[in-house]
Parts: sequence; structure tokens; C-alpha cells
Amino acid sequence: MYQHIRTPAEGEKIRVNADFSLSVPDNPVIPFIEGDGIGVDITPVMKKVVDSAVSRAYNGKRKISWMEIYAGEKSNRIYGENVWLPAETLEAAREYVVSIKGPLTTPVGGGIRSINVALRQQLDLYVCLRPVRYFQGVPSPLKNPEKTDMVIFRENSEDIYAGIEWEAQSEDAKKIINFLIDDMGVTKIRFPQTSGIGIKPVSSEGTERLVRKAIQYAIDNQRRSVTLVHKGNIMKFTEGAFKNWGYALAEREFGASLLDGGPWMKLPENKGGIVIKDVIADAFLQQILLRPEEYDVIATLNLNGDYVSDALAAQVGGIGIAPGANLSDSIAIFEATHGTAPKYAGKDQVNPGSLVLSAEMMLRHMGWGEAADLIVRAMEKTIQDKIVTYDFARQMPDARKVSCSAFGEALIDRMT
Ligand SMILES: NC(=O)C1=CN([C@@H]2O[C@H](COP(=O)(O)OP(=O)(O)OC[C@H]3O[C@@H](n4cnc5c(N)ncnc54)[C@H](OP(=O)(O)O)[C@@H]3O)[C@@H](O)[C@H]2O)C=CC1
Ligand SMILES: O=C(O)CCC(=O)C(=O)O
Ligand SMILES: [Mg+2]
Repeated sequence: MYQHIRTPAEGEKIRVNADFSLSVPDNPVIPFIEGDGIGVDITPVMKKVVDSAVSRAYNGKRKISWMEIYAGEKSNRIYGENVWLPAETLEAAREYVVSIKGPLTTPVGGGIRSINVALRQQLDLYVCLRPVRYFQGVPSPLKNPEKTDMVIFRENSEDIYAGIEWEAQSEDAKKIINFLIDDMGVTKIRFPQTSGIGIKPVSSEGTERLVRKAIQYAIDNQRRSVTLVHKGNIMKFTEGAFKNWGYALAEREFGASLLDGGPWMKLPENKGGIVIKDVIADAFLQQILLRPEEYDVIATLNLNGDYVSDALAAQVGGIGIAPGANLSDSIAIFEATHGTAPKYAGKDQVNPGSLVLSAEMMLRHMGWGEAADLIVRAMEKTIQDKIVTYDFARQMPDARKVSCSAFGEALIDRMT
């Protein structure tokens, strides 16, 4: 029994089988977090679009029973002050296996730590999967945006992103700095009296489970290459180790062998002959603009993956249309790449595309590909009909600018 979560009268749980495949009933209960800021705009649109797609694809034989669960500002209103991530929210995400969420606010420079990160850590959702593809007609700063077609596997549980840090001049920061100087012989902290300190854990287990998923995805989806993106020349034992562990895993578990003497590798032909390569993160960020066609599946660390996600999203039209998923071996929480865009909150203005396409990924994950296909086709048609929200409209002078909810209606009208 939950305290504030209302279990729908109808619907059953999705179950995880011993081999991690899913048993999805025709009427699954799907938990959702509305989200802060523009969550109130995009989440209802996403639900309506998904319900229409499911109803049209399966003629009423299948139906989602939505179950609201709480996090962020709304959970403060419901559970009381300073309850940002109730225990029963985590419990429901675990129990019901597949969920979807709107964005959640994280204050800058102080205050609470990210609830988004906490959700990923506490449920061990170690893969942040963010596909980046171009929809014909979307305005882009590139001449050939269709050449950008990548799938990002961002490590989601480690790195400097884990939030292990101490504020400058705090007792804890002093303790760590003294330990580093006195016990570890560190001489490189330029201003020890006034430095904040952050810690960057990167493990072989964390790297290997992420790179394994990326390579397996590349094999299963007939992709051409997997690129390990790192800054291993500077951060040798974290980002450099990520690269080394990634290549070693490709060799050990997938039978990769050196390509032209290395360091690049190639999988055997029976595993698609996929090339495993690496690139230093700064060079990668210029090459994705100049030669995006050279990159395909990307495996990278948490912070790099955060930066790379928004940069690649911009190449194909921006974060208004950038979907994502947080995955463990069993649990999945789908969410957009963007945040709460507070200045647009409650104005029915923003693009719901990212969350709708995150839901499209969710339907595919559930094996409901027909409903997912309807959403993709509707998105293609709506954009080709030049019906767009403000973000695209400002670069498409001849387009019809519509609200967030009207864009959702336009999608539903085009589900044929
Ligand atoms: N997973 C999550 O829940 C995430 C949460 N956040 C949090 O969100 C908050 C705000 O972060 P911020 O850095 O402003 O980043 P946001 O992604 O929220 O917004 C940045 C800009 O991106 C554009 N944008 C974002 N979403 C949409 C959309 N749906 N449609 C059209 N345009 C969109 C807007 O651009 P323009 O102004 O040009 O119109 C917006 O001002 C922070 O607290 C941050 O921590 C951030 C990222 C992810
Ligand atoms: O948790 C946050 O507030 C930001 C997260 C983020 O930017 C992301 O995961 O892409
Ligand atoms: Mg981000």
C-alpha cells in the first residue's frame, strides 16, 4: 500500500523474466512523474499522444493505465516540505518496471542535489540512452543535418557527476585537502585555502557494463561503429582507463581484433564487423560538426555524455526534440534530454517532441512497435506539414506556429 500514490483500478504490472526480457500485459500500469517547470505542459500532451497511438494501433485491445508518482516540487506539495524523492516513488518505479518522467529542477551552486541523478543512482539505471536522428524539415544549423545519426550510451552512475564534492573552506574540504597534501604528497592544488573539491570515480565494472550494452546494441541494430569518447590524455586513470577497459572488453567478450595495428579494433564478421574506435572528447566535439557521418554508436562517461547529448541534439533541431531513456538490466525510466525550461513553465508553448519521442522509445522497449511507429510517422508528417512549436518556428518563417497542446493534437490527427 502506498501513502499518496493511487493505484489505478485497472491494469497489471509489467514483469521482468529471468533472462531480463519483459512480460507486458495488454493493460500495463505505467508510472509517470509529471516534472517541474514545463513538465506541466509536456507530460499531459505526451500521455494523450501515447493513448491515441496505442488505441489506434491495437483497436482498444491494448491500453495503458497511467499511475502518477511524485518527485521534485510536486512531491514537496504532496508529501510535505523537503521531500524531493519519496521512498514510494522509487518503490513504484522498481515494482512497475517501466516508467516515464518529466524534467526536475536542480538549483545551481547550492541547495539540493539533482533528483534526476538520485533516481538514476538509487535504481542503478546505469545506461543513459539518447538516440540522435534527423526528422526531415526540422531547422538545423548544419547544411546536411541528415548525416547526424548517432546513438549515445552515456554512463549514468559514476564520474564527477556522482555529486561527491565539498564546498570551498568547509571543514570537509579542508580535511580532504590536508589529506591530499600531507598524506598523498599532492603539490598541484594551486589555491588550497579556497578550493572546493570534487571526486571523479570511474570503475572497470561501471565502464564495462556500459560499453557492453553499447557494443551489443550496435550488433543488434546493424550499426557500423562504436566510438569511446574520453579525455584520457589528461585524466589518465579515469577517462583513459575508460578507453582501455572499453577496448579490452571488446576483445575479451566480443572477439575484437586490432585494426591496421590498432588501437582501433574490429569485431568478427559474424558480429557485424563493427569497428570499435576512440576519440578524445574535444576533437570529437569539432568532428561531429564537420564529419558527423563518421560516428554512429557513442559510448562515453557521464559528464561528457551530458555535454555531447545537448550538442548533438542541436545539430538535428535542438533539445525540444531529443528523447532518452535511463536503463538498468531490468528497470527503465524514460525522459527527455532537456530540463525544466522555467521561463516557459505553464505557458503551453514548448515543444513536447522530446518527451513524446521518449514515450515512443518506451513503447518500443515494451514491444509495442506498432504504436511507436505511429508516433514516428505522425512526427514526420506534422513537421513536413510545417506545423511546429515556437522553437522550430523561429527558424521556419513559413511554418504555422502552434502551442504545445496544439502540436500534440496535430500529431494525433496525423496518426494514420
Ligand atoms: N533530466 C532532467 O530532468 C534535466 C533537468 N535539468 C534542470 O532543468 C533546469 C533548467 O535547466 P536549463 O539549463 O535552463 O536547461 P533546459 O533544458 O531546461 O532549457 C534550456 C533551453 O532549452 C530550450 N528548451 C528546453 N526544453 C525545450 C522544449 N521542450 N521545447 C523547446 N525548447 C526547449 C529552451 O531554449 P530557448 O530559451 O532558446 O527557447 C530553454 O530555455 C535546471 O534546474 C536543470 O538542472 C536540466 C537538464 C535535464
Ligand atoms: O539533473 C539535472 O538537473 C541535470 C541533468 C542533465 O542535464 C542531464 O541528465 O542531461
Ligand atoms: Mg543535460
